[in-house]
Amino acid sequence: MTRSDDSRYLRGGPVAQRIIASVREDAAIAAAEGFPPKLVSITVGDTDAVDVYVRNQRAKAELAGIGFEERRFAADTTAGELEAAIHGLNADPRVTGIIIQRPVPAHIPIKTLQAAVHPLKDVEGMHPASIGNIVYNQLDLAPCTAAASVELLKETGLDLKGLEVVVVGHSEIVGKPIAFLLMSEGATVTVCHHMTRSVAAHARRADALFVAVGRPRLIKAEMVKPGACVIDIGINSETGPDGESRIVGDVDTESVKEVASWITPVPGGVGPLTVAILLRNTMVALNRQRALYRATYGVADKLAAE
Ligand SMILES: NC(=O)C1=CN([C@@H]2O[C@H](COP(=O)(O)OP(=O)(O)OC[C@H]3O[C@@H](n4cnc5c(N)ncnc54)[C@H](OP(=O)(O)O)[C@@H]3O)[C@@H](O)[C@H]2O)C=CC1
Ligand SMILES: Nc1nc(=O)c2c([nH]1)NC[C@@H]1CN(c3ccc(C(=O)N[C@@H](CCC(=O)O)C(=O)O)cc3)C=[N+]21
Repeated sequence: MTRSDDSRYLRGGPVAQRIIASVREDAAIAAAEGFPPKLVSITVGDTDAVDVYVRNQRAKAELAGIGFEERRFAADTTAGELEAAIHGLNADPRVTGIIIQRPVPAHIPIKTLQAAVHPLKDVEGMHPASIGNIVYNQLDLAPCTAAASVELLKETGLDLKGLEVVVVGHSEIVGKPIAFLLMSEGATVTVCHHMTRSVAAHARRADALFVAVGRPRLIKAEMVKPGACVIDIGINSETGPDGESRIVGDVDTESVKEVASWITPVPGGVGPLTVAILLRNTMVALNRQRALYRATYGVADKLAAE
């Protein structure tokens, strides 16, 4: 092995810091101009992975100078009550962005909630109109985890054009948008899921392997092509040998890092960058809202100036 362990790790932290520093500057300017950005998170019920995410959203939003409010709802809240809350946030000019944490309890139709968020406040890009933009190669506001995963692949310097990429997991929020983003960049993309006959046979062909399933150690060294880049998106809570709860991904990092040229650690890989991109998306949303405001009222401003 010519490369040290450390250079194999593709860390999200440094990229996240760069993004947050730039968001912080933009947020300060917008606030001074009378448009302070504010993000509202909606959680229904309790999930470990959501708790980690929301905790980090709050911390990083504060660092970036973006207001953050968490609205927590009990697991037995009705879909109607949640839709009403979302409509209230859509109508509130102080709210820039709304994120609905997944999963929600089974009795709530998640797609209805995602479609209730006004597209201009859809900081996660999960409204049907927003997710459709990705198919049209309009990529400036993509689902945060998918965007973070692709951005980490770009950090390797590999040329995405013609790259053989395999995505394991095809959820609406992670696997599918990753596949579309990569197609837009010219990669050749194979998507695997629970009906795929041999995930291993596909995975072994990949120059870049993305894994978003939610199963600790699903991907082992023998499923990875030597020299590949492995992006581990899984966030799973388990109890370690010391009895403490810890976060692990979907990849058996210890064995895979001996085979792969790059691997994202968990924690410290995709997660921190996901949070940073959510904040960047909040600024994209704010700028779109301001553009609409100018288009609507700008003429009056011009008349007043004449
Ligand atoms: N780091 C981050 O920012 C984020 C991390 N996550 C984490 O990523 C993981 C996946 O999340 P998410 O996409 O929301 O999860 P979902 O449960 O929605 O999707 C899991 C996907 O994995 C597929 N799958 C299940 N079993 C297998 C298998 N044995 N082989 C191949 N594919 C399989 C499923 O296929 P099928 O539908 O056909 O059953 C499905 O497409 C979780 O650990 C989650 O916590 C999620 C979001 C953000
Ligand atoms: N609508 C929606 N969008 C999501 O993107 C979404 C979601 N729902 N539900 C939950 C999952 C999970 N998720 C995480 C994102 C970042 C970290 C994160 O910041 N992790 C850090 C910190 C770990 C720690 O603090 O221990 C890390 O991996 O290093 C974790 C988990 C987003 N998800």
